[in-house]
Amino acid sequence: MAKSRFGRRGGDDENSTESPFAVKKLSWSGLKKTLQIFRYTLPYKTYFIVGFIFLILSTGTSLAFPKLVGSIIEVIEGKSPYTINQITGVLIAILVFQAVFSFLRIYLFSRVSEWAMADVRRDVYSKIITLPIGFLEQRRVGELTSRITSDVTQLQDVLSFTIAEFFRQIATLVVGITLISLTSWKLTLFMLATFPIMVVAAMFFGRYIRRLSKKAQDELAAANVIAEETLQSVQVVKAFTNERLEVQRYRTALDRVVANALKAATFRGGFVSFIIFALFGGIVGVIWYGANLVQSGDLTIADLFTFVLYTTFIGGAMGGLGDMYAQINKTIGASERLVEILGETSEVDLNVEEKTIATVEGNIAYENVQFTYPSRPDVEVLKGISFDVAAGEKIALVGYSGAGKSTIVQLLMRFYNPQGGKILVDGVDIASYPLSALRSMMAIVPQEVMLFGGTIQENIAYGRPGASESEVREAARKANALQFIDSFPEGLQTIVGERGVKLSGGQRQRVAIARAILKDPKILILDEATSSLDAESEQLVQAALDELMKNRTTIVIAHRLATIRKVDTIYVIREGQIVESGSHNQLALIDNGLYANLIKLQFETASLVDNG
Ligand SMILES: Nc1ncnc2c1ncn2[C@@H]1O[C@H](COP(=O)(O)OP(=O)(O)OP(=O)(O)O)[C@@H](O)[C@H]1O
Repeated sequence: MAKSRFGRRGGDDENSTESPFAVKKLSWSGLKKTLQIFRYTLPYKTYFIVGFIFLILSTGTSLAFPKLVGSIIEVIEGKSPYTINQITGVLIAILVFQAVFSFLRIYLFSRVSEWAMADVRRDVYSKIITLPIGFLEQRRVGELTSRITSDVTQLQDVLSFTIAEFFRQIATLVVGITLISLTSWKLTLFMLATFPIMVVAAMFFGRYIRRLSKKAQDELAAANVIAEETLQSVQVVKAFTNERLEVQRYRTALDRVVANALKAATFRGGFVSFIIFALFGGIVGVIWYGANLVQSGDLTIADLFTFVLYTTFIGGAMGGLGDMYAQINKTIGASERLVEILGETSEVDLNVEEKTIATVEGNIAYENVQFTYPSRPDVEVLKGISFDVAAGEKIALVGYSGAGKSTIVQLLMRFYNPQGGKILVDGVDIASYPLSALRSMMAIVPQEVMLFGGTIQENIAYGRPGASESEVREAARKANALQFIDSFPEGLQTIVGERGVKLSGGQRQRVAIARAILKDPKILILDEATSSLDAESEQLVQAALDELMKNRTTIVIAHRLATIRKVDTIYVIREGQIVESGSHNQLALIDNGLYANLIKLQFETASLVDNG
């Protein structure tokens, strides 16, 4: 899996390094995918068509420019029926029209691209967020967000800018060459024989330089990662007094950036001199040959003027088309990645009204459940787990770290599907419930509580969006959270997270408990925090949990054995199997039992801490 991911990420570069045959093949299927994405513009086609008409008009007006400048020279030469003022008047009128047309074209194209790309972003985001966890786990978060950000931006550039430029350049080429060949076919042939060679050479040179600058950018990105990571974990860096080491690491990365950037700069300098030499050289050639034609009476001065102006237009258009090739390749890459994501199968359909199950009792049964994580196919994590929990009963899963406790509950929420056996809720295989209905029966209080940047109220209401303030308050009260919330000047409206108040571990847990209370689920999953709280918070959290567990089927993933004495049954998990089960008193008495050992271990640790 990882291999295909890297293959895809390398997609940008492979066009330039693989054989020409591969480029063609890739582009064809890619082109189809690009068209698929461009269907998003269809709802806005009227704006697009009107914008396109303005594009034609503005291109037409700019192409009339050299012709009119030529006409002014004709007046000077005394070969024109018009006056200088008349022609200048027309020139100014054309400039005004050109300005208005360009404005409308840019505005209309932007409207289409903004709307269409917002639609693409919305669909890609909806798709990503509804994909199964198994899929998301195999990709980096950064990779997924760059689909929504940079890939869509690439398409947006094409829609609002590249299409217009492409048309303008093609029109300039066709109209420009037609007009100059009408003026002087000899000079046109001379120009076409020399000029394009220069332009094409410049184009290739340009591409090579772009590749070099991309390398410099990648190196810079790598250096940024060092800065970002170390600043995020600045406490670790300081605690280990590794500031010097990190500065050194950053400096080495920066050295690489500079080396690459300078290499690119050397070529860029060479490129600019080359461009000046080649393009202007081409124009000098045209002027030289044209001047000879004027001298021999084959061409008028006005026509030579018009000719040279059109030649610069044509040169610009040719150069621009080279750039366009790179743009189109990038767009194809971006579209392919987007179409690929859009083609994945969501686990929930946001367009279908959610069905909730009217009456849930909360009986749970695991029948010989076997499971292997898709990302680690060689390790069987659960090897035939079977147990029953009657509605309202409380059970605890205990065992060493990595035994498979969290995996057992993740399967209940159907974050993954088991490879063997089944899990039943109220006697029905969970695979046959609509996914959102199944998950809406449950609430989880996780080990590491993640709060969203927003108010405390919003964070609690996440359990039941739309809950009123008094309901949120009541849930906070039951979760023993109201006291600390009210101690903040802004109460429930206090902002938490990066730009607000940082809550302590125990406070965050109580917010999560309030969230679960608000959701009012039949089935509750408590993934106990591994880090222990101080005695007072511990008591507050435990009391809140006791309140929450009332009348709900509860599965506790227990790390601290002291808290689970009250549960009905304890299941001891070792290497994906249940090795012991029973009440605390029964299990504690088993000679050399795993549970008895765990208790001994915790007891020893606790007394060590006490004595220390
Ligand atoms: N998303 C995943 N992908 C691949 N392997 C995983 C994944 N999550 C867990 N594992 C592996 O599955 C095994 C069981 O993990 P699990 O998290 O269920 O253990 P646990 O008993 O809950 O541990 P802890 O008490 O430390 O939370 C471990 O070996 C772990 O490395």
